[in-house]
Amino acid sequence: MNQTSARGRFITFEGIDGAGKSSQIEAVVSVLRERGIAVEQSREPGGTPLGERLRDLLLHEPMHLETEAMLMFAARREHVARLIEPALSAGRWVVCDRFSDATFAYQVGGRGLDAAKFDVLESWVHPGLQPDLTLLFDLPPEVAASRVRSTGVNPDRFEREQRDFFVRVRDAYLERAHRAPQRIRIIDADRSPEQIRAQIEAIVAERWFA
Ligand SMILES: Nc1ncnc2c1ncn2[C@@H]1O[C@H](COP(=O)(O)OP(=O)(O)O)[C@@H](O)[C@H]1O
Ligand SMILES: Cc1cn([C@H]2C[C@H](O)[C@@H](COP(=O)(O)OP(=O)(O)O)O2)c(=O)[nH]c1=O
Repeated sequence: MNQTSARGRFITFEGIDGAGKSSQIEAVVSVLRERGIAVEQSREPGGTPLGERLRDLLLHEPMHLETEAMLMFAARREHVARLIEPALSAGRWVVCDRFSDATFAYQVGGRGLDAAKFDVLESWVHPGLQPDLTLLFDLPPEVAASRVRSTGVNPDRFEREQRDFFVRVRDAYLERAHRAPQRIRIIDADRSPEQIRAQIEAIVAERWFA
């Protein structure tokens, strides 16, 4: 890409654990690539070598809740500097499994930490950067939990949380979506993968390829 390329678009996927984001991300990335768009697929926490090491700690190591919150933003700082900003500036699109909305949902909604502290961290770590589009996979926590159980994979620190925790996370996501309806689109994730995929493809097409 040369320096006159248009800036890339930043798309994020959000939702409680087991909402079904992972397979749909692959589908969106394929659709964009079929249109000839250069796409970086990434995830948080993670997305860089250091970020992936922090992810391992975050998912498995017991820690103070504020340590957890700050490590999420430390991994994000690295991710923004090394992957997200360089890609967007070069005209590549970034499709990412979670970003700062997850911190507001999990650390503020779920853990009960003070939102004001995260407004400060957000404006420190990624001033002026927000996703162009966020797809929020919404579904009842019990449906998501049964999906997580059915994978048979050992649950991590977050997946071991109880229903009440995920009720709070879900409510925090929905409240954030209602405050930013243009950016955050709510997807009813308690449907078949085919129905969800069709809706997401329609949203992306309507926004950028109409
Ligand atoms: N729409 C769906 N209906 C039923 N099961 C689903 C659906 N989407 C995903 N799953 C299954 O639920 C589990 C969790 O899905 P996954 O995509 O890993 O969720 P997430 O990445 O949001 O945690 C997987 O076993 C997946 O096959
Ligand atoms: C990015 C982020 C993730 N998380 C949590 C949510 C997830 O439980 C976990 C890992 O994310 P993820 O890999 O998306 O989990 P899953 O595929 O099971 O949905 O990290 C936070 O608590 N805060 C954050 O800021």
